Amino acid sequence: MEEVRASSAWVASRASHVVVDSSGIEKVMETIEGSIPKVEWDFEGIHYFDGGPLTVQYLFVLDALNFCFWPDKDLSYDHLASGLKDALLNDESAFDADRLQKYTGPQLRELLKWPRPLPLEDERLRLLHEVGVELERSFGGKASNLVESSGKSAVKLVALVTRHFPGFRDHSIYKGHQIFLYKRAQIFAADLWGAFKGQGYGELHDIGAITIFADYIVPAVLRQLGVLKYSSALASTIEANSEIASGSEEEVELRACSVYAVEKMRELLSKKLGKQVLSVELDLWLWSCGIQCPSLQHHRTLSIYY
Ligand SMILES: Nc1nc2c(c(CN[C@H]3C=C[C@H](O)[C@@H]3O)cn2[C@@H]2O[C@H](COP(=O)(O)O)[C@@H](O)[C@H]2O)c(=O)[nH]1
Repeated sequence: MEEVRASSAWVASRASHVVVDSSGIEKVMETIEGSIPKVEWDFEGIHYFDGGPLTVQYLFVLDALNFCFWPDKDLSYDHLASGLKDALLNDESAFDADRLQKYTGPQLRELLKWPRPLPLEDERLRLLHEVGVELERSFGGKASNLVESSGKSAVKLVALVTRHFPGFRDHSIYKGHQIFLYKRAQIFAADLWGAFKGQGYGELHDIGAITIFADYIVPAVLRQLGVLKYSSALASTIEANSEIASGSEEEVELRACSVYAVEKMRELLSKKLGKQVLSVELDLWLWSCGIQCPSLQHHRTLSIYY
């Protein structure tokens, strides 16, 4: 994703609230010998997988809704992944394109077995409807056809997803420039690759082109590792759990500097280890460290993108 890499680097070179600390990166490098800790996709055992097109439909619905869990302190990504899995096990037509277009709030809550309104519930419904309508209009109702149209290329898949589904167009304007982060579109490609172990629907010859997925966990982990440094004003805002506006300079810097820092780590590690390290692998390692550390404080932005 050249536009994600290039625009993130552009932000990192002008950022004032977040700094990528190269000595912090060096220190992390020193701790890694031989290879980065390998984390299996679905290490939590919460995802649906049947090896066929229904899994692709599941992953696309999952990543259409894969954002902003924190406003409900008891809700997490795990609830979404396992709730959608159970829904599919109960009724394998639950994610048919015509059904996706019609879900109401109470129906979505029932599907996820969640007792109260979900954060940004109206937006979640709108995005679910958008997925149903556009899958039906352009892909015969099936996310597997969308994947097949991308010719085993992660880059083409992300381009196709963002072209057809406006809800996946995760970009911002920073100091007058358009910045692309494409978190949910890229994570969909990575989820296919991980779930299908690089085979079948997961065969994506250019998976190395994908960057990390700029969410609210990875920046917090990078800060804890000493890779990111925050201005004292930003640090106080995060410590106070105060909201940071979507599209603000602070928010764009947090996300873009995370992408840039991990790209630097990937380049250095690939050299050090003498083999190509993937950002996808670095992401899963960093993210899994983050969710195992519940005390880690993350930034709070109301966003449909992550
Ligand atoms: N960078 C990055 N961000 C990720 C994921 C995943 C899940 N990926 C699955 C794929 C295979 C694995 O086995 C994983 O289960 C979710 N998130 C983001 O985290 C946040 C949720 O936090 P909390 O509120 O604490 O649950 C939210 O922004 C969500 O969008 C990832 O992999 N990388």
